[in-house]
Amino acid sequence: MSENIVWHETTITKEERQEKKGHKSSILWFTGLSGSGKSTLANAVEKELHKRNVHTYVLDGDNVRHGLNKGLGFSEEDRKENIRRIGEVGKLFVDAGVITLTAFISPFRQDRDNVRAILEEGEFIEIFVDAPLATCESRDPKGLYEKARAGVIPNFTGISSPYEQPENPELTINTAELTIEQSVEKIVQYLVVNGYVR
Ligand SMILES: Nc1ncnc2c1ncn2[C@@H]1O[C@H](COP(=O)(O)OS(=O)(=O)O)[C@@H](OP(=O)(O)O)[C@H]1O
Ligand SMILES: Nc1ncnc2c1ncn2[C@@H]1O[C@H](COP(=O)(O)OP(=O)(O)O)[C@@H](O)[C@H]1O
Repeated sequence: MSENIVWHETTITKEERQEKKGHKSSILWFTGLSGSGKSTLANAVEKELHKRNVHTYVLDGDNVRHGLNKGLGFSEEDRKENIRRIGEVGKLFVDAGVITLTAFISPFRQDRDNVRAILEEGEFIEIFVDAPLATCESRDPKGLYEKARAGVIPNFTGISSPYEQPENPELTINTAELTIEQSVEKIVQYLVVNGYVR
């Protein structure tokens, strides 16, 4: 089937879109345990970038699973498909010139590396939101760890399903040590120093 589908080049290029917006586009890929702070940081960084007139969009685990990825569960296979689709959607946003922030546990290294591989050099910024399991569990913002410990939720990341830490992330943010403000500052600085935004 797919051999009958031909790729069309767009008239307006990604570079022209970036030029017009005045900044580069990329994915800030937050990865980490549930409760590590992915959503909190993605939204706080977006707020800061928005203030600086950067075009941004947050793709969040819980929200995407209500729509685009409705029907996918938490088996290894479903998580893989979840991340593959987010990667493809993220790539479209990057083509549109947007700095995209994604907040998914994305526990498997290979799945994250697959997303990196479909993007161009420098477009995938992996941010390891590193907080010890004990910290995440004590935060338990949605009460899910309690349920997972009680055996009510199977395959729960960190408890009964693995989390593979990034080996060479562009950034590591330890949210047990840094405040939200310090974390945002570190991420925005990375974008400024590396020429993504002014
Ligand atoms: N079994 C299991 N394991 C982990 N997480 C679970 C599970 N069941 C439900 N939840 C809730 O779903 C959110 C994680 O979805 P993601 O799409 O980020 O997961 S994954 O990347 O496909 O692994 C996760 O959200 P965050 O807490 O924001 O990470 C949980 O609220
Ligand atoms: N330094 C920090 N960075 C991020 N979140 C923090 C920090 N300290 C405490 N928190 C709290 O931890 C919780 C993290 O939840 P959330 O952002 O939903 O995590 P995740 O998206 O990784 O599941 C929030 O209630 C947040 O207020």
